[in-house]
This record gives sequence, structure tokens and C-alpha cells, in this order.
Amino acid sequence: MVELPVRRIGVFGGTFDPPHLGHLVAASEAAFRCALDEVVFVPTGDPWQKHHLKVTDAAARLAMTRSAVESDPLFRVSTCDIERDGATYAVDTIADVRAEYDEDVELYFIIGADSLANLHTWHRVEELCKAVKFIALNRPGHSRREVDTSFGARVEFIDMPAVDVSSTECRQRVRDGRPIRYLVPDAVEAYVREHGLYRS
Ligand SMILES: Nc1ncnc2c1ncn2[C@@H]1O[C@H](COP(=O)(O)OP(=O)(O)OP(=O)(O)O)[C@@H](O)[C@H]1O
Ligand SMILES: O=C(O)c1ccc[n+]([C@@H]2O[C@H](COP(=O)([O-])O)[C@@H](O)[C@H]2O)c1
Repeated sequence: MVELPVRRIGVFGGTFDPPHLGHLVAASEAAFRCALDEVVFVPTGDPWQKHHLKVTDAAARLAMTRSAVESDPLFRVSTCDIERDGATYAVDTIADVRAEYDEDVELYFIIGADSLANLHTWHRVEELCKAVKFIALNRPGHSRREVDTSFGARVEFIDMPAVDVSSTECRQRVRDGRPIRYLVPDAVEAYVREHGLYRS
């Protein structure tokens, strides 16, 4: 019997409030450089480290994430973090995404340099680091070398064309009446406009 190679799956968790071109370039570059068979975008349910911020409701973030990735056959969206009650922890994300496959898969958590620098604050981080390898991407203003690997994080650093866009900046631009066109996919721009997101 011919053994099929184990599929390599990128897991890209984010609040995606809204998803922007930085996310898409990061996912695409990670997929290309690490020969991923699929990238699963996983919008957070309850991003516990953003409790001080007003986060848009999950249904709207999910709709925007779906429309942002729909034209790329390599990308899909998982609702596992939104469906799970309680704070969103990556260690649960990884277990749930793994359970979405019938076969053995290798999971890679895609992460930007800013999040990587905070990895030591994540829930059950040692367990997470055993379950998954990280693909870390550069982000303007953040050094990737800040990562603490003392708890066993396996990190592959990937260079992507720097995209100096954040969801915070997109929200602020809408509040200020400035355009976000070309910073986010067209469908996301239309969703934000039609649903009056981020105006106040
Ligand atoms: N421009 C970017 N370049 C590289 N990585 C990015 C970029 N924007 C976000 N990421 C990474 O994508 C993941 C999800 O990010 P998130 O959805 O929180 O977007 P964000 O732009 O950082 O949002 P906010 O400004 O609201 O904090 C994180 O790992 C983050 O580091
Ligand atoms: O596991 C944790 O404790 C943890 C703490 C902060 C962030 N994360 C994950 O990091 C990803 C990006 O999160 P955020 O809040 O920067 O959008 C997302 O998948 C989160 O679930 C995970």
C-alpha cells in the first residue's frame, strides 16, 4: 500500500477585526515557504488578552474572514474558537482543528512577530509548544528575535514583504472617515461600510 505524505496544515488564529492584507500576505507567504497544504483561519471567540478593547461581535468577524479568504483555494475558515465557550486559548484551537481531520496532520501555528513576543503569557504554553510548530512572520515595528523559547517553542522564521497595516489602524481610519480600500479585501471594505462598523 502506498503511504500518503502527512498533510501540513497552517493554523492562523486572529481576532480579524477586520481581516486585512497583512493577514493575507502572511498566510500566503507561510503556505508557500513551508509547503503547507492548507491554511485554516480561525477567528477568536473570546480573545482574553483583548478584554480591555471593544471587540466586534463574532458573527461579523467571521463573515468578514470568510469573505476575505474565499477566493483562495488554499484557505478555509474554522469556527471552532467561536463555537467554544469561554476564553480562547490556542492550545484548544489546535486540539479542535486537529479533530477536524480524519487523518494524521502536521499543524503549524502562523503567528506575527508581535504575538510571538507574548507567547510566554499564553495559557498552557508548554503543552501548546509540544503540539505545534510555529511559523513566525516579520511585522513592522516588532523584532521576531524577542521570542522566549525556554519552554520549548519550535519556531521557523519566515520573511514576508513587510505590510504595515493593523486592524487597529483600519478601525481608526473608518472612525476618522478615511478610506480602508486596498488595505483590506474589497468584500471586507464593503461589509464594513454596509454594516456601519467602526464608526464610533
Ligand atoms: N501586518 C501584519 N504582518 C504580519 N503579521 C500580522 C500583521 N497583522 C497581524 N498579524 C498577525 O496576525 C495574527 C492575528 O492578528 P490580529 O487579528 O490580532 O490583527 P492585528 O492587526 O494585530 O489586530 P489589532 O490591531 O486589533 O491588534 C497575529 O499573530 C498577528 O501578529
Ligand atoms: O492561548 C492563549 O492564551 C492566547 C493568548 C493570546 C492570543 N492567542 C492567540 O493568538 C492568536 C492571535 O490573537 P489576537 O488576540 O492577537 O488576535 C489567536 O489565535 C489567539 O487565540 C492565544
